[in-house]
Amino acid sequence: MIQFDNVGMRYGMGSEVLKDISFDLKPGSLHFLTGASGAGKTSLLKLMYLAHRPSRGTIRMFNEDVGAAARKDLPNLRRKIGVVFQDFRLLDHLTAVENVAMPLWISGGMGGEIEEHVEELLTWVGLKHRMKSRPPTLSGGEKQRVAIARAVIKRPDLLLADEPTGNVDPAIAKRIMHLFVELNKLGTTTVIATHDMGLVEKVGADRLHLHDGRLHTLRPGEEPPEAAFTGFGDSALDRAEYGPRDPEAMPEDQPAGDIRPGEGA
Ligand SMILES: Nc1ncnc2c1ncn2[C@@H]1O[C@H](COP(=O)(O)OP(=O)(O)OP(=O)(O)O)[C@@H](O)[C@H]1O
Repeated sequence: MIQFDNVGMRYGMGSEVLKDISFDLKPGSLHFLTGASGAGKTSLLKLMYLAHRPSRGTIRMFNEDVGAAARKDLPNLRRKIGVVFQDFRLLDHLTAVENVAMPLWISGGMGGEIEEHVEELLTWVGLKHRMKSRPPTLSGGEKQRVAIARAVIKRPDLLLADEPTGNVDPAIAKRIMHLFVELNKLGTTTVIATHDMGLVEKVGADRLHLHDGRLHTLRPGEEPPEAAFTGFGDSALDRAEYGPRDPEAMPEDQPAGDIRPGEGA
């Protein structure tokens, strides 16, 4: 479904923010995308949404070399993708219902059936009372839920979500995750960028983990390479801070009283 082969990405003339990225996501898989702030999660999602071109390497999606796709072909490819960006990208002059119905209207749907379907989804994400509200009057968490409903309404082939539970309370976060997992079970390939490690552990899916612009694929429970703690190394700094690890190694002329805790306090 998505194959990256030695992909690099840069903004303008800057240095690469993503380097040598290679992976192959199977159709119908669910992956979390993790990494520290600034590690490149949003940038990777932008490549997958075809909103940014790679500076090198090959990207194949939906059996096409999309990295080289003509600009005129991009809207058609993007229609297969549901996306939740951190800035939501809602249309301010439309109500919540109209924003969510938009992908269905674009693909030719109309009538009361759409409205019923949209209302059911907005009720599920806890927005029954905000159906007719426009984005400027909604809170951040409410806008996020409208964006999520819009992303999933058409059961896309691919769902990309950037911090989809970042602005909502735990009960709503659980509902949103339930929605994503159910959609994934119906066949939608799903990539969710998140800092919420509780969520990652609970769902137990594989991770695409970014560190310094490079990608590591992790199985559930596997720690990323940068998590290995090396702080108790035998460096001069450690010895100064904690004292020697082996008491026998203590220099004979060092008075023991200097390092014994509690005495004389
Ligand atoms: N439009 C841009 N122009 C130039 N540099 C950018 C742009 N957007 C992001 N960057 C840089 O690219 C790097 C990766 O940013 P990105 O937003 O992809 O990280 P992230 O992992 O999504 O971070 P966060 O968890 O904070 O959302 C960062 O160093 C960032 O400063």
